[in-house]
Amino acid sequence: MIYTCTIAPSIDYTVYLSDFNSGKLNRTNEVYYYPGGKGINVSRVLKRFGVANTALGFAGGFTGRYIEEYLKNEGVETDFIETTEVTRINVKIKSESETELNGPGPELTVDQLSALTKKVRDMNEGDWFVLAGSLPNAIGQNYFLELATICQAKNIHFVLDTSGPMLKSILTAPVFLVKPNQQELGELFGVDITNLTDVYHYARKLVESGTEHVVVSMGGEGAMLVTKDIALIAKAPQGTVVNTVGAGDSLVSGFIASYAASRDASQAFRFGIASGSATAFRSDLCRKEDVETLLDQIEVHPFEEKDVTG
Ligand SMILES: Nc1ncnc2c1ncn2[C@@H]1O[C@H](COP(=O)(O)OP(=O)(O)OP(=O)(O)O)[C@@H](O)[C@H]1O
Ligand SMILES: O=P(O)(O)OC[C@@]1(O)O[C@H](CO)[C@@H](O)[C@@H]1O
Repeated sequence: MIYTCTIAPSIDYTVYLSDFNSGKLNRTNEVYYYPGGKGINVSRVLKRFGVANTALGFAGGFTGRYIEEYLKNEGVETDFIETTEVTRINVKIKSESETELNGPGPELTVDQLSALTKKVRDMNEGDWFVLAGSLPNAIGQNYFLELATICQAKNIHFVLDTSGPMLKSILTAPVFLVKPNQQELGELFGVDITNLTDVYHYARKLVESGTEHVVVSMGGEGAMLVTKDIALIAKAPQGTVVNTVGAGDSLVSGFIASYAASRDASQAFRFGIASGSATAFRSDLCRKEDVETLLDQIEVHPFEEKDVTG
């Protein structure tokens, strides 16, 4: 079974307007209320690929209920731990550029955190645990390290898609897949990454410290996959970008869905990129048919440093 976990879900209140003026009254006529948060996006896309999964995390209040109901209607199983706090609403403004206002995550009690630990302990060998989205610093890195350690002991595929100091600390544990974007990879090492040689160099460092698969996403430029045996690069397909929110999460879903079926990292990488781009080219998250249409356009090549250093 695949479990996703979103510590801080959201309703993504997504609005489109042709001209956004900060500091002025802006009226919108195209609005959407998507259930959001990175793990939840991974769950929704997996379901669209026909892959059963359960969304874990913390949710509460009217927004929490909305998210749960929406997911159930889409056929995504949920097993959220209830919070007394109302789950956040994140505002996504789509105009000439994309502006996002993300609220803070919930404050969680020791009992609530223990309830999540128990769910991870109850997972079976070979299961997947996808921890995605922001991880409040207040929880403390030891908690997430403990979850990672349980996954290691039980041979659960641990997938991590987060950013900030917490990413750094959890990466001291063995991780099956980590998907930083180029900027997050730079932040992890306190450097500014501006070229492919550096992307490769720092992804390689993560592999050397124990991560099995490192996928560095680079928005419209595509992505790079580095493992101990291979380094691959692929450009993103061409298309009209509508909404990139959830593109990275869709890449993660595509990689997992394909890898779980084929055990082939190269194939999974290609399917992941097609999934990320298919989401970027539509308002909500991608559908399987969108991804299949883009697959032919994606060429995966071995990455060699000499390709960019001359
Ligand atoms: N402008 C774009 N054109 C085509 N494909 C895109 C574009 N932006 C993103 N993608 C696709 O989605 C993948 C992930 O994108 P990105 O690097 O923006 O992830 P991210 O920063 O984690 O996104 P998010 O946090 O919004 O989910 C890319 O590797 C690419 O395949
Ligand atoms: O505040 P976080 O947890 O870092 O990110 C949350 C979020 O921006 O990420 C998803 C897209 O990846 C959205 O659905 C959601 O609003």
